[in-house]
Amino acid sequence: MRITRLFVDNFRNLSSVLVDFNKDINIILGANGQGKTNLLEAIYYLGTGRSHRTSRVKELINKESEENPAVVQVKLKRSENIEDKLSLRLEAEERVYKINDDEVERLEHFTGKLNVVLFSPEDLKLVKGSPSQRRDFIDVEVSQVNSSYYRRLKRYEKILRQRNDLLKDLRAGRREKDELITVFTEQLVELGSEVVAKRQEVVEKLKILARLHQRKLTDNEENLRVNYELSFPVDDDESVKDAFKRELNEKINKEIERGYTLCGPHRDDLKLELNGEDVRKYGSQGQQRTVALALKLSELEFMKSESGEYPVLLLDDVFSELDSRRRELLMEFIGSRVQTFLTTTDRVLAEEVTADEKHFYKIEQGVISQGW
Ligand SMILES: Nc1ncnc2c1ncn2[C@@H]1O[C@H](COP(=O)(O)OP(=O)(O)OP(=O)(O)O)[C@@H](O)[C@H]1O
Repeated sequence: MRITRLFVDNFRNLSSVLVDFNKDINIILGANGQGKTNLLEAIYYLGTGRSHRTSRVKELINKESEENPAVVQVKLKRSENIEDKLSLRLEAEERVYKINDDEVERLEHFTGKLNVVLFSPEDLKLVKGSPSQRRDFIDVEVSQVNSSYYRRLKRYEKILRQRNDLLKDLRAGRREKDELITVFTEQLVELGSEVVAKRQEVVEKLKILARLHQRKLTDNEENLRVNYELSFPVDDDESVKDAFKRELNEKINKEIERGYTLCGPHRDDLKLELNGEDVRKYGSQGQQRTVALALKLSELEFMKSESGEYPVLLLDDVFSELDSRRRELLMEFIGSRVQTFLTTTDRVLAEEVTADEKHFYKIEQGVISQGW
């Protein structure tokens, strides 16, 4: 899929921005603080219904014009020349999504229309970062191509919050232990085992792709193994659901003591091994970055295999963080297959980008113009 036109208004420092984009590589050059990330964030928000930088919608609205909504609109071209217009109006208390001028009632009916993969310097820390960063990596990816997964995950998170509140009340003696904890535990097990099953299914596909990419990126030197790591043990003849339930029941007194739920998909992780060794502990910084890149490229491939089309790729200032060999391999992969938005502060690096079709844009104080 390709974005042919973008309109952004009142979104952070971007006002009345209207740009036509190239179908392949779009290079956006600008000094620090001019609005490069804001532009990618606007596209990312339209695709995923969330920002990668904040959970507070208010921050996204131009602070000099807070009484007006932020607006993001794209014209999108899919394979077989199908065109769609997607739009989002963002107010402090309300979000309105439209597809071809028709309002969409639920976000889950909207996500999946514009698939995006964002790669920022933060993602280069995917390997070394916290388990929640790796869980997010899986969740954002799956949610875009599977709206029922997003719904289930949100319900799981809600029950988890309610169960944690109850555990805190029990710890503080504000409540007596009764059947409510059993009700919450059962709901948590039901939803949690569904979340785990989907994540495991995705990781099974992802691990094959990631292994191939890692080999390509390292001239066949490195074998990457990706595994989904549960936060509770599962016996040989046991299902994930039964094991999760057993563990919660066994740990209930400890959970009341601590005041929160000790295991479940909210504590799971991705295990990453290079040539048999834990990359998180033993990998060099360069190896960790290559693994992050391999995972991101796998994400692109995975989304293509699920939706039939490559998503739009947003490269936020990562070019300067990769060495020339990795930059070359990344561009080789992108080719003319993936529409890419690449931001940079570095004119020399931008000029080095190898692509048949590339367009240049300049951004200054939120104003974007074509050419340099
Ligand atoms: N809600 C808002 N309203 C108005 N301006 C905002 C808002 N939020 C952020 N900004 C402005 O946006 C600018 C930062 O933009 P952005 O993060 O896109 O920079 P950038 O071009 O990616 O820079 P860098 O290269 O440093 O990452 C800052 O000048 C900031 O003041």
